[in-house]
Amino acid sequence: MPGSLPKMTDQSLAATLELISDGIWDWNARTNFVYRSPGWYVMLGYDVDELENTVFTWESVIHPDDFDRVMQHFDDHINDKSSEYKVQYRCRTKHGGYLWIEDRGKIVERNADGTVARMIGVHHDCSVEKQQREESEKKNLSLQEIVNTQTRELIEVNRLLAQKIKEVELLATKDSLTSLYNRLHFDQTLKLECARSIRFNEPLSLIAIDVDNLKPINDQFGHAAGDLTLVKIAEIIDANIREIDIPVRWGGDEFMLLLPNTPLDRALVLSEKLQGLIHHLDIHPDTVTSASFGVAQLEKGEEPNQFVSRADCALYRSKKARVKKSTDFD
Ligand SMILES: Nc1nc2c(ncn2[C@@H]2O[C@H](COP(=O)(O)OP(=O)(O)OP(=O)(O)O)[C@@H](O)[C@H]2O)c(=O)[nH]1
Repeated sequence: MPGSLPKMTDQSLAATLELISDGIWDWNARTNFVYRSPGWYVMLGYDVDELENTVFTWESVIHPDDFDRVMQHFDDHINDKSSEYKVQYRCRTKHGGYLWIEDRGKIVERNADGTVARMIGVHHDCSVEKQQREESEKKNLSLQEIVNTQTRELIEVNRLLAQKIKEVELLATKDSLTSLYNRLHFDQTLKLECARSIRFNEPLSLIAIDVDNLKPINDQFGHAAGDLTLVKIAEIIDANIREIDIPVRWGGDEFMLLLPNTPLDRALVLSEKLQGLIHHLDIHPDTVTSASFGVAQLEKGEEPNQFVSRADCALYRSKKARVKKSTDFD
């Protein structure tokens, strides 16, 4: 049998130790003799019992970079700071390489003064487990990197998408010629503003505006001249309203102006003002630019479409009577 077993071990224990592939060590601190099982030597590639049975043998096989850490764990245990000595480190093999082992030990006997009398432990070859753990960590890390990269890309795509949506939404709500809101936006906003007016008991007024004689302008000066008339009128409307007002190109040569928190009399004042400004536009030679206006205030219990049709009817009436007056209201 290799080495000399401490006297308390019997024959069967010695045989068992020979069979175990892990390396068992048994340190007698009184004599400084260290028994090492055959497995201990085989694990590191040494011939059984090849090395001295001293603590120095152990110290000499520990990787220099792991040495302090191992000793810290060992000291903690023998000084009663930890209940168990357990540490992984690299041990030098006979052929010069290093093997990762897990070393676990326990004090089994103390002297009367509390110092260690005997400690036994096990060296377990953990190189395969460690490698597998490291590979899986590496895999997780690279997976994490992939996830991070894709997340970054996704955030950028979302940002561009949100920007595009904003642009499309803007295009969808604006009239391309005049840059006023379009009919789609008007239909959506009208419902909201009607509900708001009822909820907060605020007056809501609507001005319907129709350009007079656009057809003759088109015919005489060309379509671009007609466009210019529409643009100039839109500019006048836009320049003379509040932030909360909603100017709309309703279609063709007709505009709508939705005025939240505005009673009929104030809407009429505004329509007269716009009318005067449009009248003073000097766009085409020998041509007076003008528009007809119809004004209405939302009534109690009125549906949005009824509200619009009242403003439109007022506009129709003023159009018909425009020689006499060009604003009507309902
Ligand atoms: N240049 C131009 N003309 C337009 C546009 N949209 C509609 N029109 C023209 O506006 C005219 C509207 O015709 P009408 O409803 O008879 O209007 P009008 O000639 O202004 O006559 P009244 O409204 O009765 O004064 C048509 O000739 C349309 O072609 C546009 O975007 N640009």
